[in-house]
Amino acid sequence: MQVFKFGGASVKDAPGIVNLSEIVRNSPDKQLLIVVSAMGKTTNALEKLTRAYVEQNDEMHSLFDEIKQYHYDILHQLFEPGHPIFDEIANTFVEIEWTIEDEPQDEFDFIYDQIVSIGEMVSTRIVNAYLNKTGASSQWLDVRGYIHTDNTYREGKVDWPKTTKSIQHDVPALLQKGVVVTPGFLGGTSENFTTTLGREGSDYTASIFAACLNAQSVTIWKDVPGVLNADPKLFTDTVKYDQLSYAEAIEMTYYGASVIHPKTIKPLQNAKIPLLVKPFMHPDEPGTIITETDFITFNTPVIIVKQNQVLLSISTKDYSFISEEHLSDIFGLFAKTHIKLNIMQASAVSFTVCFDDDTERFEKLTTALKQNFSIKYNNQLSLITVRHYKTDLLKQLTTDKTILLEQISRNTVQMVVK
Ligand SMILES: Nc1ncnc2c1ncn2[C@@H]1O[C@H](COP(=O)(O)OP(=O)(O)O)[C@@H](O)[C@H]1O
Ligand SMILES: N[C@@H](CC(=O)OP(=O)(O)O)C(=O)O
Repeated sequence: MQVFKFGGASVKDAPGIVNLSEIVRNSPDKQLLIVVSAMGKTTNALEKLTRAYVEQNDEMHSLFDEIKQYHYDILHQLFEPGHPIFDEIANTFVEIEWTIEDEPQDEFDFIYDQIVSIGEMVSTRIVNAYLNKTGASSQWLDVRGYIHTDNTYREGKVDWPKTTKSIQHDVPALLQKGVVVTPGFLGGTSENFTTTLGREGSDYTASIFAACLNAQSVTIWKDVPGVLNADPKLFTDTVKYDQLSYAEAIEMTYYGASVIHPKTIKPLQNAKIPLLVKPFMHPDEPGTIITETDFITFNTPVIIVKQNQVLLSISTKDYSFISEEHLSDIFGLFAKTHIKLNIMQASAVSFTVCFDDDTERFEKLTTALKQNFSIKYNNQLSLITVRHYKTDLLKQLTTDKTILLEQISRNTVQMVVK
């Protein structure tokens, strides 16, 4: 069996869903588990709705109407009026209606997961119904009963033994009957609440199913020809890698190459399952294959740009040395607020870190830090990472920019720039 993952870009409109169904129909392997993300930019829209609801901003009703309208427009292009999918989708959206009717009582992260998860719940039901309409025998699987997580909302930690047992118990038999469509990005707690696995986590969902089912391969279908040396939205003249090692892919995604979620590779590497990154508009092209392979020479440096970064410097209030005890307290606060450090640097009297900006998490962190430390920060920065770098390229990348922090190792350069 194989696992296919279709991200938001591949299902952003009705032709995208028709294209997905053709890729599925043309697949020589009929035992397919299909992981699908929310359509287009729905997750961003649902995040906005969550914030508006938590702030009790009147905008929330118009934001919700826009999300519904976008999905109903797609439904009308794919199905005749009266098809049962219309009621199914209406019933799924009702869950948000019920939530936003009442004033918010719970923690932000919990509310976020209950609302944002609806994106994948509707997209997968639509894809499943369309596959059935076009003659594929497709079944919808509620991933929340199979990927078991703890209750770290917005960053659910997978309980692997329980998840493996559930998936192995039911999914092979379902695959005997046809394709299985399931939401990416979501998990469920032991109390049956919905969790999410972290933004862009559907790739990870595909990798979890593949590892548990010992799949032949995982294919993630993208709007790019494969893994490139840089994001084509930011750079021209990008070069595609035909082949990458798991190790290089782990490094690239760790530093922020957003084409693959960083947690995706490890389970596949452990189970020796190849990961293919292929263009959904040209399914016959080979894309990039990621496997266990010997060292590949990199003639083209890998450039990774992470935008919307914060650079935060932490000092003791009396400007005494930053001791190990201080660092232990500081790291504890980062762990508690679920902020991942992209780069860190210590001096005698300060500790400087760079991380992704996230309003709620940043506020929690700085409120806690200010009790014992002084802080200074800059935001709206970029973190540029270059692997297998060449000096002239670094100059080119930083022309007209101010470098606020730089770290250089044998293979990798990282620069925080304004
Ligand atoms: N090294 C890279 N190679 C290819 N694409 C990249 C790379 N780095 C960033 N990207 C971006 O990743 C995008 C595809 O990922 P993403 O937007 O998450 O797709 P989806 O949501 O459909 O899964 C591309 O459109 C491209 O802009
Ligand atoms: N919809 C979620 C999960 C995901 O993985 O999406 P995509 O495959 O479109 O990156 C998000 O946008 O974060």
